[in-house]
Amino acid sequence: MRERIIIANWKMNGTLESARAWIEAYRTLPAAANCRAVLCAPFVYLPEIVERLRGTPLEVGAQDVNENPSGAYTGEISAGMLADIGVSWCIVGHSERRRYYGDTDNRVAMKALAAAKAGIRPIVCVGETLEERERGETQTVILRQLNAVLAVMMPASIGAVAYEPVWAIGTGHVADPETAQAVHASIRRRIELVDQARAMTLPILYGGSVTPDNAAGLFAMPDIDGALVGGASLKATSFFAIGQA
Ligand SMILES: O=C[C@H](O)COP(=O)(O)O
Repeated sequence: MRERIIIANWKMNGTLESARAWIEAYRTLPAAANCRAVLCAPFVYLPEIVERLRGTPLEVGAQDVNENPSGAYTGEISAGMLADIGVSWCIVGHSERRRYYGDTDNRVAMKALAAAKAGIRPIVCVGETLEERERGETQTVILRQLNAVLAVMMPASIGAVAYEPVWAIGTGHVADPETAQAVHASIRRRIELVDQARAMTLPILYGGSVTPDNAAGLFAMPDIDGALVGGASLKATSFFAIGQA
């Protein structure tokens, strides 16, 4: 049976105080059964969060990473630095990074590779815009984004793939389960061409307006193995409820 994972992505939200309160609230909840949980917080809060979550089942991730090992890249954070403080997951290629910060398919691939080399599991995000979907380009876009990563690393080194249709992110317009399932199945088929065994175990997560109310319908699909959750992860209780689903 494939691993189930839910990942909280706080994006650029919260304060030190709200981060501490979230962790305290989450720790009072029972451990989620059969579901791995990861918290991707802003860089500056990561060291404290790692310390506070030590010994708990909640794992810690970053929201981005630089593709270079070190050097004159002012303001950037390397995968080695993340590994140093005990971060074990890292989102790469989130559509907000692609859109606002110019992350190309190739740079996303190099970021995923840098993370994997440092022992961090990359969560590779792929997803089409509304215009691309309307032009019937969903498959082309997803495969182009995925192929860039597969050109530099083996699927065994990818921690998870997250399908996040850009039109569903933060809009309240969640993809219907069948629509998401079709894309997830095509992602798995692409992985199969490279590594059949890994295709069976690779978690493929859905992201985009996931809430406690719509999560169960998505998770009932055979190729949807969990969720990358933005807005609904800002409350510990609603993130937990998604895990229960
Ligand atoms: O990383 C999370 C996704 O961008 C989804 O965000 P959302 O749940 O607020 O739509």
